[in-house]
Amino acid sequence: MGDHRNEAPHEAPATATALVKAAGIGKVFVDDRGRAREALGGVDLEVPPGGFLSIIGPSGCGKSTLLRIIGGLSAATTGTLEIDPSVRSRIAFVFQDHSLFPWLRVVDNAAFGLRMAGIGRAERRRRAMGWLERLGLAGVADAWPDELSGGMRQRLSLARALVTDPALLLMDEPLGALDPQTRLVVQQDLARLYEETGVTMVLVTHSLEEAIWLGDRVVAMTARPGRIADVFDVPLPRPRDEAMLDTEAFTSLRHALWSRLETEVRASMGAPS
Ligand SMILES: Nc1ncnc2c1ncn2[C@@H]1O[C@H](COP(=O)(O)OP(=O)(O)OP(=O)(O)O)[C@@H](O)[C@H]1O
Repeated sequence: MGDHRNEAPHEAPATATALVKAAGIGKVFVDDRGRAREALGGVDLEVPPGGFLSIIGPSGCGKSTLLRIIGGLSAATTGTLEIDPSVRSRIAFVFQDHSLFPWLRVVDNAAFGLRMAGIGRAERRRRAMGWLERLGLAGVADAWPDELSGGMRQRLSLARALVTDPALLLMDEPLGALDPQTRLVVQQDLARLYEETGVTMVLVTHSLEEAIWLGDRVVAMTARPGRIADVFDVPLPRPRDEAMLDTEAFTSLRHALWSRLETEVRASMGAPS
């Protein structure tokens, strides 16, 4: 199967305050035998500057596809995508599988984006070390990625993305492969990084708790073909802390979100894959 790019959407600079404005974004994949699969069925979404947007939805509803389209890694089949010109060249990604380079030491993995930008070796190392220190990885700067735990590798992925000074950080299930305790710790790291840097972040996750606890706003998607089912504002103050998981505000939002999602999850389980 491959991208169906015949009707690439009109791409124009965003005129309003949103960093990204997606209107009616549709995506159809066509396989080798010409069979079409509609992944996205018309997504309308705005990413406000400085916000933390969580995206949640049933498996296979098109979350990753949407994130890839926003980040310019894939073209939409239909719809309009407006991206603020100041953001276009400053988008960074973090994926679940780390995508680290096993042949580069930790510090050189962290500095990779700077090397691509043509920044000199000493300056690369200085900036990369700054982020490694913030993420508690300075002590393993000269280790190889294979020598790190899963949590450390995912922190390194965050460092590698943030060292490039992105305006928009797109994350696709970045914590999905971590054990529950490590996941909690890296969630805290991520909340702190967001609160300290103010970088606009978009997170795709399967975890309701993670979506709420990290986000300012949670977007719930329908079963495939994905559309926006509902948008929930998160009424928790910042900085976020663990105790908020036990608050009435958190549990009632979790309940409302699951009430909306359950139908979609059931629909996706009943649909052919
Ligand atoms: N490159 C591709 N070629 C063909 N079909 C694809 C491709 N990428 C995704 N799809 C299909 O599009 C649909 C949406 O996939 P996508 O990975 O975006 O969903 P998702 O919500 O991120 O899934 P999950 O929650 O399981 O990670 C799925 O049916 C998937 O099989």
